[in-house]
Amino acid sequence: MSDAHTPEGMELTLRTLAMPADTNAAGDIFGGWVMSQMDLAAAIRANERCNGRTVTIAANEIVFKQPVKVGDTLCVYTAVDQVGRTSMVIRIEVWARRAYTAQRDPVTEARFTMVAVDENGKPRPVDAG
Ligand SMILES: CCCCCCCCCCCCCCCC(=O)SCCNC(=O)CCNC(=O)[C@H](O)C(C)(C)COP(=O)(O)OP(=O)(O)OC[C@H]1O[C@@H](n2cnc3c(N)ncnc32)[C@H](O)[C@@H]1OP(=O)(O)O
Repeated sequence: MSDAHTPEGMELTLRTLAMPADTNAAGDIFGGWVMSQMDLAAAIRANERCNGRTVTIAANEIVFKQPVKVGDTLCVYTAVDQVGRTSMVIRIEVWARRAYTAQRDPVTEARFTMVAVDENGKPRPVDAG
């Protein structure tokens, strides 16, 4: 996936719509919902990098810069920033395309560390196959 707005060096990994069921008591979208979309995107990107299953070991440097509103399209961009023996650091930028407009705002960013695991859930080398 890609689009004309893709941040330099990143890939559009996930797009989805923010729905009323995802709101908090104030009417904005839950940060936890945004984080779960980031986790899915990180897993997709990391799974593709190692051709296998990965799990999230850490979610670091998460910054919620602006609220997400009902009707916004959430665009989750990823880059594989570092590859270790069994782990990968996935840099994530989330942008909101505001409902019914062409306005796009950066809403959240983070770095997730994903670990490649074998069928027993134990770490395995990223480049094992
Ligand atoms: C039919 C079915 C179809 C299925 C189709 C599936 C489709 C796909 C869908 C995806 C769906 C979404 C999925 C989301 C992903 C989850 O949400 S996964 C759920 C949440 N995560 C977990 O439950 C993980 C729980 N933790 C663990 O199981 C273990 O800690 C782990 C991750 C296996 C690591 O085990 P360990 O023995 O502690 O590993 P260790 O050797 O010490 O360290 C491993 C690596 O982690 C690094 N590390 C250790 N601690 C840290 C730390 N605090 N910070 C950063 N790095 C660290 C180490 O440096 C090392 O890296 P390398 O130097 O090898 O590169």
